[in-house]
Order: sequence, then C-alpha cells, then structure tokens
Amino acid sequence: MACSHLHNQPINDECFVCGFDNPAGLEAQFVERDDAPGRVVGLFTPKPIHQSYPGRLHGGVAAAMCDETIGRAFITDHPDQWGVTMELKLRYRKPTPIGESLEVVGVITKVTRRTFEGTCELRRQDGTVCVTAEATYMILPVERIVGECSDEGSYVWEDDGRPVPAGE
Ligand SMILES: CCCCCCCC(=O)SCCNC(=O)CCNC(=O)[C@H](O)C(C)(C)COP(=O)(O)OP(=O)(O)OC[C@H]1O[C@@H](n2cnc3c(N)ncnc32)[C@H](O)[C@@H]1OP(=O)(O)O
Repeated sequence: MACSHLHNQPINDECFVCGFDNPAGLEAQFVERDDAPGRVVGLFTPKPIHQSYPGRLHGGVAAAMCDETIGRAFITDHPDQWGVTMELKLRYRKPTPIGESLEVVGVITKVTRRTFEGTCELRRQDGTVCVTAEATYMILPVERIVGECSDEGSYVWEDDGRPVPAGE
C-alpha cells in the first residue's frame, strides 16, 4: 500500500550507491517522510560482489552507503542544495551480512552557511546496529559538483532532481 507522506528520492542512474545502471552498484533506495525533514532511510541488500571476507560486507562499501545516506538526509529539507563529503568517520561495530535487506537511517545534526553535518546507523532487520558514522559536507551548487569532474558536457535537471546529460 502506498503512503502519501513517503517519497523516494531522485537518483543518478550510474551512481555506485543509488544507480540502477551500475552493474556493481548497491541499487539502494532512499525514502523520506514529509513529517521528518533532515532524516532519510536508505534501503539496500548487499550482493556477493560487495563482500570482503566471505559473507561480510566490505567496510569501504558500507562507508559509501553511510556517506550517501547522510548526504541525502540534508536534501530532504534543502531540495535545491547538495553536498560533497569533506570528512567521514565510521565505527564498525558488528559484521554486516551479505544478502540481507538492511537499512541506514541518516539524520542531520548541524547546518551552517557553508556546511552541514550528520550521523547515521546501519541496521540489520533484527535491529542490530552494525555501523555508525558521522560526516561533514560542503554545500555546493549541483552544477559545480558535476562540472568539476565530468568530461561529458553539461547536464540538465529533470523535474524530480535527476541529473541527465544535456541533449538526451
Ligand atoms: C544527495 C547526495 C549525497 C551524496 C553523498 C556522496 C557525496 C560524495 O561522495 S562527494 C565525493 C567525495 N568528496 C569530494 O569529492 C570533495 C573533494 N573536496 C573538494 O572538492 C573541496 O575540498 C571542497 C569543495 C570541499 C572545498 O573546496 P573549496 O571551497 O575550494 O575550499 P578550499 O579553498 O580548498 O579550502 C577552504 C578551507 O576549507 C578547508 N578544507 C577544504 N577541504 C576540506 C576537507 N575535505 N576537510 C576539511 N577541511 C577542508 C581548507 O583547509 C581551507 O581551510 P582554511 O581556510 O583554514 O585554510
């Protein structure tokens, strides 16, 4: 049953975390609630290609998921502003399994004129907290974020916020 106060966030098709055109990606989905600005829930199921030791999610992959979740918590309340990660600190508390549906809850804790900070928890279905993270981001116009690294020409923005190469 669809809930009117829940929304999926926009994605970039080739992003490692949220894209569905990245064969190695996590294909995570991010859900925000109208009544909970500054908070987002990321949902994903790690695949065998994401492991480090057998059956255990690679810590770097968990870091990517935590990083994106906190970044996305910010856009719930600032849909026209985006961030690049300046610092990311993680605590790996329990092994994170492969093949289980997991959630990451991200929350914004501080916003200044140029930066924002947030925290997240990566949890198993039984509530076990496997990873916690805190991070700081620089707020930048999305045109600058894409323009600094892309050699594919300019981008335009779909109504739902997705970046697509101009001319498509
Ligand atoms: C909704 C989607 C969520 C997505 C989540 C995922 C986001 C990502 O993965 S982004 C990819 C990873 N992050 C990046 O690529 C960021 C790379 N870094 C940068 O581009 C730049 O450092 C940037 C933009 C943060 C700051 O650059 P700029 O505005 O030019 O600042 P700059 O003049 O270099 O430095 C200004 C001050 O900030 C400090 N500073 C710059 N970068 C950092 C940093 N990473 N950490 C701490 N301090 C920093 C400098 O030391 C300087 O301090 P001071 O004035 O005391 O000397």
